[in-house]
Amino acid sequence: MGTPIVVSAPGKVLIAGGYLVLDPAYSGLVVSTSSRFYTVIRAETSTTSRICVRSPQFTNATWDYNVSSVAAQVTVEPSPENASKNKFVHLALQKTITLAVEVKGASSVKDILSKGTDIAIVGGNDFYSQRAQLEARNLPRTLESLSKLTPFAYTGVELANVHKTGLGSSAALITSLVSALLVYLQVIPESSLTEGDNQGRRLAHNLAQYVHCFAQGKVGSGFDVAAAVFGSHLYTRFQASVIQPLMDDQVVPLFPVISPSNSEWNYNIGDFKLPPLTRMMLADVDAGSDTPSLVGKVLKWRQESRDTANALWTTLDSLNQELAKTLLQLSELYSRNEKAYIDVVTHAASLSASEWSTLTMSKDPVISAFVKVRNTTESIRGKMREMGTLCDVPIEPIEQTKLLDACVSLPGVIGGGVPGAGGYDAIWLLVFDPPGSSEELPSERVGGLWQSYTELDVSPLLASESMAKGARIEKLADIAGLKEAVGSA
Ligand SMILES: Nc1ncnc2c1ncn2[C@@H]1O[C@H](COP(=O)(O)OP(=O)(O)O)[C@@H](O)[C@H]1O
Ligand SMILES: C[C@@](O)(CCOP(=O)(O)OP(=O)(O)O)CC(=O)O
Repeated sequence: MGTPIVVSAPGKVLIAGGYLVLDPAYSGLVVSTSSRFYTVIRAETSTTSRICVRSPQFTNATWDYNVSSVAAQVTVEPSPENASKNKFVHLALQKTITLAVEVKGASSVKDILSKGTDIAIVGGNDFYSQRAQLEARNLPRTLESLSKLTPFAYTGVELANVHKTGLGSSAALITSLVSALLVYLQVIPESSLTEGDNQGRRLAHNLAQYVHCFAQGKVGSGFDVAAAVFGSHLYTRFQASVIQPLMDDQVVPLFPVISPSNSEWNYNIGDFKLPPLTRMMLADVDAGSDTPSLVGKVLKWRQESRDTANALWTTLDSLNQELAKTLLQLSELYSRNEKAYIDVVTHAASLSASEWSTLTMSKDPVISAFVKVRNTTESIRGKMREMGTLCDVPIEPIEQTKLLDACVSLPGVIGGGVPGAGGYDAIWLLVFDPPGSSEELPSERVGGLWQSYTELDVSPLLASESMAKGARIEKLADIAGLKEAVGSA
């Protein structure tokens, strides 16, 4: 058996721009997470072109597919013996193979698939709640305990019953699977996923967006797939009409629509990353909310109260843009004068935001920029709460307001908010992460607060920002626990 193709894709956190990002007139700030989905593809040595897809973290999660062809039409059919269905996986296989046949020709694709294919898919523990695993091992809900869990741990349940944490498992799964298949079927070279923005990566993006929309039965904003493909960025959505011709499953060629040269793909991936020596922290607050129903109510309010909504969205958008600009500016200030930047971070890390002005360097551009990040995140929270009240939707419900207020008043916490659509789902924070500090780190202070917090059931996630830009080729042996998790074919 040859070397497997391994492709990973990160999860996402929409730190600003929830709801607005659904409209191409506005943008969203999306951070990709160090927690990733991995797809491992290996050729088998059988005599049939069967494709076996396995998700070893779940029970009853092996899906066999038979590949058949009539002339240039290749069809992927789930085996009747499968214990469960997986629409997302099935569509990813069918659409990617169809596209590969269009681009490379049926004989090339049939040849690659002729001896059978084994595909294993796993997601980092952060994608699924680890509350039960921690309880079973009598471990407190801390980052330290999470780091002790087996990577890609077995969840003990069927996929349909797993408790998701909101990092965008289906988008990361589809992106890693579609991208790995495109490489395996030689539609794009491996370099597409080792280098930054390029045509191969864009092809993977367009196809993953289409498959994800098709599997979900609706065209969302797509920020989650864009983060899985490109990493952290400032996202402006594509117009839904680009994939409309393919949404009703009419048999039309995919490539003319999916191709990166189709100018109707008008999404924009703007530069964005979190500043050096800061750390994003995430916690799941376990109450959960139904994003589509929140979205429905907010959009209905926008229809009915056009003027109020447009005024609010214009203000929110300028705050979101300000936040993106200031965070980026901090990276620039770091590269211009590393020492001055490190000094600010080291000092401010032990002070609450109200004390930052007492720093001798308070007029410093770095401290001013952090003050602006703080004020802007607080204003965004205020406007999101206002929108929630106007639409009667719990975007930042009072319980989360209390939790966030307690977090952002801790020394070393820069700001935070509710990610994405909000609701009783999760919170994000940005904290200082000073180098070589002997004092308690801001992340440890936050961890302590979360552990002792009683009004909400707060459970931390291990993820921080992914520094690697989006989907990428991996080596099986380089990822701790991956070889063991995917087992042998
Ligand atoms: N680890 C996995 N292995 C295989 N399929 C998965 C896995 N995780 C998610 N999926 C697929 O994604 C679907 C979940 O989609 P959805 O509930 O929309 O998730 P999300 O809220 O993460 O977008 C599942 O029904 C399944 O088809
Ligand atoms: C409202 C939104 O703009 C953002 C929702 O972001 P979430 O991160 O809350 O999404 P889920 O993954 O569905 O939980 C809808 C969208 O952009 O599609």
